[in-house]
Amino acid sequence: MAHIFDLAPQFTPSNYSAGVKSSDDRVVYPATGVFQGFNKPCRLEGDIFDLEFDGIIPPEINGTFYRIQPDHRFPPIFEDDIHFNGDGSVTAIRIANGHADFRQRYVQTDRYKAETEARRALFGRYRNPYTDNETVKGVIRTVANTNITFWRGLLLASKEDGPPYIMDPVTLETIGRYDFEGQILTPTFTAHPKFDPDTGEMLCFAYEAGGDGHDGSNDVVVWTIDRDGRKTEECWYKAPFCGMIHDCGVSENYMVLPLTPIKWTGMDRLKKGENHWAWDPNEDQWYGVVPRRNGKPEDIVWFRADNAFHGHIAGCYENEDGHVVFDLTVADGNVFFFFPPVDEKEAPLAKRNQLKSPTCRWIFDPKAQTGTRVTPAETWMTNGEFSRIDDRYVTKKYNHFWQAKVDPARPYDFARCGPPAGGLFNCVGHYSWDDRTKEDVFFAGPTATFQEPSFIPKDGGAEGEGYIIALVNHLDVLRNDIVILDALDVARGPVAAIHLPFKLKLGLHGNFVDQRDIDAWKGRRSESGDVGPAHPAREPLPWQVRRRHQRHGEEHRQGPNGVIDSSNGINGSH
Ligand SMILES: C=Cc1ccc(O)c(OC)c1
Ligand SMILES: [Fe+2]
Repeated sequence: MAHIFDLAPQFTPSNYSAGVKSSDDRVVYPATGVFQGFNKPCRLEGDIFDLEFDGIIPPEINGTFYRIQPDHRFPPIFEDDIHFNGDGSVTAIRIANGHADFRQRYVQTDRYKAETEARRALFGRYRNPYTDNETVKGVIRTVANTNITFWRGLLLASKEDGPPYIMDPVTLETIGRYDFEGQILTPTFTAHPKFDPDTGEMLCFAYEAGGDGHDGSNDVVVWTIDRDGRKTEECWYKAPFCGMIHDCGVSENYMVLPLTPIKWTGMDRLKKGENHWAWDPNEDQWYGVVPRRNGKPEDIVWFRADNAFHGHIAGCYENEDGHVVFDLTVADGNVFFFFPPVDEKEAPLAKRNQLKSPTCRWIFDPKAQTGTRVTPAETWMTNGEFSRIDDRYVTKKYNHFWQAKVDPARPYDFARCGPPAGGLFNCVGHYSWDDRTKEDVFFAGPTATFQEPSFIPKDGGAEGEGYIIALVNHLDVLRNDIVILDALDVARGPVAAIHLPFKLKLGLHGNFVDQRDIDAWKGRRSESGDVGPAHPAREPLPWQVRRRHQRHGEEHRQGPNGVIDSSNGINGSH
């Protein structure tokens, strides 16, 4: 006899009709791959003291591993919603004295608060405000779900489509939206700020930065914030088109911005409720090189190369010739299959799981003519993504990097796992530029994949000495482990496997933070500390103010009984 819960779905219609949520009577997620199996929402907030583990957690590790995942709090308005549109949820694994504790909390964005109040989704498609409910027009729509970095005693939860939010590193309480004490007021902000280990500066940028964050601005802005939190550099540049600039590289004197040929589709398409982005298979990949200090708008040097898709940056530094070495994975097709070309016929979807993703080394002469065509100096078939290095070597010549690696030659238990959620990252690979023949790879087995590896440095150790920490997805039993590997000998397998009693979600990025830094900043940020508590943004963003003024103008023209929001949008539900 089937269980009553197995039968129940037959008696209730889907909550979606014609792809749009038509009822809030039940809480049911779409029956699509984005929300099923290993991708099922987790939605958990909570704490576990003293997690179960096997092996030995190295007793010298004393810090917190933070990572973030998209995790839709409510069934989405649109049945075909994408993973990247899920609410940011932060996991903290506190490690000390050979033990580990778990904590997880949502980032309480403006969007989170509005939707909590309504007990349902109010925001529609990824980066398309025309698909939102009328009640939240003008509300900041970011879900802050892509990276979680530690900056001056605060966690910055960030996503490139909006401003960052700050969280308490111990409690994971959201303090609020952060505008760097009034210094950064753009509608967007990168999820990949970089930290100069010598100067303590944060190097950061925003793209689609000139308007309200969805209107196709070609403006790119690059900032430096010094170790005391003061904005010391800001320069605005123009991109050749409005496209995605997800990650960046920083050397001692330059920043490199990879512009991927994923393009803004135009206001008409947005107003029709279509995607913000479309892959353009006929567009080049571009690299903008800008000076870190005293930049002028005309200083940007653009390099271009044949169409391809940028992954994440490993390292970036200047060589003896003063040229910028820039290493990242570059895939040979559209990794974001959910942003297909405007004209579908231009690129068949077929390649999705056959993309190659080598590590490419580019060498840019920052004095070259803008528009110079380039090819990689090296192409290394590592076939991975989520490159990470020993972050003490950011801006410097480095040797080691790590990636989640796809090895299709290894066995995969399709019968038990189905299609691998998030990609077949079945290995973690450790690579050294000094010896490219060596393979230091750990295979997770036929039923498991890795999330992004993060590096834990050994105190006073040489480059690469320390540990790699990463989530393992057990696709067969829908559960996660957190493994710790010897960074310079990953092939040996985990020295410890920390067991979570449930499944999280596929996350994006994570970072390990030394507890001494967390503790020191806790003192500095206390009421009596030399820095004091952080202030969330006090004022609405300029685009929100402009929007209000425009609306008031309309009201005047229309008279007191005029329609306040001349709806040109698709109102998702109701
Ligand atoms: C991995 C890249 C990436 C790029 C843009 C995003 O909004 C994102 O959200 C999780 C992820
Ligand atoms: Fe990223």
